[in-house]
Amino acid sequence: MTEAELETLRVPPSLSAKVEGSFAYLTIRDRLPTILTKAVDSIHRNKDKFFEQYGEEGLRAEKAAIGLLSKLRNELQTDKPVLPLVDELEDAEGWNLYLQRHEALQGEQDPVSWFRSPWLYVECYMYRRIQEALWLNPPISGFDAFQEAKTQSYFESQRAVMALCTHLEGLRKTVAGLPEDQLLEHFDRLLQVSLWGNKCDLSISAGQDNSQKTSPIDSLAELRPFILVDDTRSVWSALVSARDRGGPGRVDIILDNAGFELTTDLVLADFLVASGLARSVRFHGKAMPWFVSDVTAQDFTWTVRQTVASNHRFMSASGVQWQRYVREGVWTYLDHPFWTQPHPFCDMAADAPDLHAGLQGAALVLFKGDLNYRKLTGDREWAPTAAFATALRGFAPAPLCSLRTLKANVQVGLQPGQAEQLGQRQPDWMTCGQYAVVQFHSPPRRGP
Ligand SMILES: O=P(O)(O)OC[C@@]1(O)O[C@H](CO)[C@@H](O)[C@@H]1O
Ligand SMILES: [Mn+2]
Repeated sequence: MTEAELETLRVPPSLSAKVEGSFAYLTIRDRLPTILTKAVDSIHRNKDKFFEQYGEEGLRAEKAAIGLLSKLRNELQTDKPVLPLVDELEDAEGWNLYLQRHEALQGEQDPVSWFRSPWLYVECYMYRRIQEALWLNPPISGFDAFQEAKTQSYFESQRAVMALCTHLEGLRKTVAGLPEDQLLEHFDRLLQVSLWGNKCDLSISAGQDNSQKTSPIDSLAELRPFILVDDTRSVWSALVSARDRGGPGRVDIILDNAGFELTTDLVLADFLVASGLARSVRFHGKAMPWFVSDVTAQDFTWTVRQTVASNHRFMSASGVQWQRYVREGVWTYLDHPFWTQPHPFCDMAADAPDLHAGLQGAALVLFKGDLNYRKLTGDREWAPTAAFATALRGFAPAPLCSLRTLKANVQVGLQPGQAEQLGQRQPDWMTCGQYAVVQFHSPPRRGP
């Protein structure tokens, strides 16, 4: 039996649109074409700007990029074979090798295509093809077709951002002298705020407004019953044991969405440093526009600057502190290409050894959001009671925690009967975005 055949015996199949009516099927059939159409609309809306900036060349580029995205949408809707990338971005070769890997796995008779190959792969591939369409058409190569949606989502969430920054500024004054039990309470609260910030995601809403309208602190009590796995105490212990062993450790936050969710992550990171639970924070964003609302370097910088420039005194004070953290190197922003590739995270040690080695230096790695959870678990049809450690398939560079609202039908680590009970209460519990997990895993101890 070949390794590939053995492999399929060991792990459940990948989620895919092969299953008509499945969430993957409905996403690829309905949501992805809508997202592509909105990307085309965004490019078209900027046609005059391109003309002002680049003259006729800008018009040509706009027309050509839209042509490529329309072709992509047709390929997707008619289940055409996945095509090799033709741009010269540095990761193109890796993507094309991944395509060959899947072609070998599926065999001649079953071409790699949108509705017959792993959902995780083809959905990531779509966003990489959007990047190709723009890259092939300088001078608009750097245009982010999702920028307007992300900034609108930020502006729609201003009341919640003000409430959060007001809470943080009040906390900043007292956090140094807090007893441990009160520190834990504040940690628990801000971890949940970051968790629920993940509801604000423009991919699940296919670009519809999904911003945070109410104060995030006030709604925590009513949301707590919707947390299906709550390993907050284990997350706390990982930080406190590092601090008490040899001083506060470094926390890596693998970011998800811009807008309100990013602000909740910045507030959490500020609290971790100000409270002495972390000595530094590394933020990992995306190297290209991704899943509509994911954070790019431009989004990160823009969000900090917007916070500084606010005429709300506590927002501005928070933004100034965040700029200071970045200037002093306490906070660092990174965007390794691996995060915008299709790999499940169990491939990281082999496919991105530099990134994997870097994460090993963290006291804690926080993975935000649903796509990261799908990559942590390989986006496979695991039984809901499968252990999180099993689904990780050896991925454990450091103590890690997923902070995720459920928006795809993959979930592990539940108690026996819990999934059945949820299904009776709410058949779409895995994809409606109302439930969440704080799911922790620590690498097995190395050596004696
Ligand atoms: O990672 P996020 O922002 O929490 O969610 C990403 C997402 O909205 O996009 C995909 C569906 O299109 C799913 O992975 C998930 O529903
Ligand atoms: Mn996202």
